[in-house]
Amino acid sequence: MSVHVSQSAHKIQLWRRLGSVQYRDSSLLQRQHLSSFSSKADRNDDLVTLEASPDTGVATLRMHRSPANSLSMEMMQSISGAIRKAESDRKIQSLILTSSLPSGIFSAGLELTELYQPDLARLPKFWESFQQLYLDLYGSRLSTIASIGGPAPAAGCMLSLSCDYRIMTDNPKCTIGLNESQLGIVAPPWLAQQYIDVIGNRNAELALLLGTLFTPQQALTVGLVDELVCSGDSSIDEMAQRKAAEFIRIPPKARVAAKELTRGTQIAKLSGNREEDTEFFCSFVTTDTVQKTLGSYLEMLAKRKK
Ligand SMILES: CCCC/C=C\CC(=O)SCCNC(=O)CCNC(=O)[C@H](O)C(C)(C)COP(=O)(O)OP(=O)(O)OC[C@H]1O[C@@H](n2cnc3c(N)ncnc32)[C@H](O)[C@@H]1OP(=O)(O)O
Repeated sequence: MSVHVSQSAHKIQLWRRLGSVQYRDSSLLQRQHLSSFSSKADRNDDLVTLEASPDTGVATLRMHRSPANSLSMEMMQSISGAIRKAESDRKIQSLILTSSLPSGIFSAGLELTELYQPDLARLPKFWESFQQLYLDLYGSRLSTIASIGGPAPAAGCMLSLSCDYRIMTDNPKCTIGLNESQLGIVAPPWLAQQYIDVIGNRNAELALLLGTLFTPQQALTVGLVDELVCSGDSSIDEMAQRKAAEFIRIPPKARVAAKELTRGTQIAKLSGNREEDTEFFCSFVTTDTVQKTLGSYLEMLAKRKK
């Protein structure tokens, strides 16, 4: 136990050091303003749809926060709420997580306007919603399948890593991975650990350093996704349904206990460390250095579009 605590403290120290160049220099926040990226706080609840089928035992959670399913605080709370709703129905044993955006984007990760020039009163709540989403999805009693029909960078990748099985469309334009370092930020220890658990230490080490976004074929090779769907094959939804049915054939208690074996320690670790994790995130993301890099990244995204 003491080993865990000291390892986690060390990780947080590294994380903190990255952001400690100029702690909370608000002058930058005033200096830089990207008018095209105004705050995107959501006002309604129509961000996800949950469709439960008691006959099959499968529920489908569709994300549709236009334009890119980026994760605002409300979006994360909506996804968490839908997971809990599906779990409360004892007839439901499996959940398919997918996007219903016309672009096919699975999720563009955290909503960047929540991180850039953030509302300081909202920031801790935003991060707690992210932690909660991880705990709800990664620790769900349901078998969970990510049906990834489009790009899934950063926290979009976290959504899929938190599922039990990942199916992705084999389109080289659709990439997946933890690209945080390219934005001048770093994944929190619990997210990095998911990556390590799924693709192995060396693959994760390189990919985290470089902020690699894997093509579907590369993702399959490193084990980041379990299966690819080629155009012309049966649809990704059908494959997800088939996989869900396979999980459902396993007695639920055994399935849940098996999941606990591989995920229990990490879930307990974050559950016991949420305040500290939030504190570090807030101090890290508001540093001058991080804000500057995020500003440049947003500019690059806007230019790329033009
Ligand atoms: C500090 C520790 C935190 C660590 C944990 C997680 C970090 C994160 O998750 S940070 C988010 C990282 N995300 C990205 O780097 C993705 C950025 N986006 C893209 O690369 C592309 O948009 C994407 C490949 C997802 C889709 O490409 P396209 O299909 O070409 O679409 P567009 O680029 O035109 O985007 C459409 C639309 O969406 C807006 N957008 C995209 N991503 C985000 C985002 N993460 N937050 C907010 N908004 C985003 C983009 O600006 C476009 O908007 P409009 O101009 O209004 O159409």
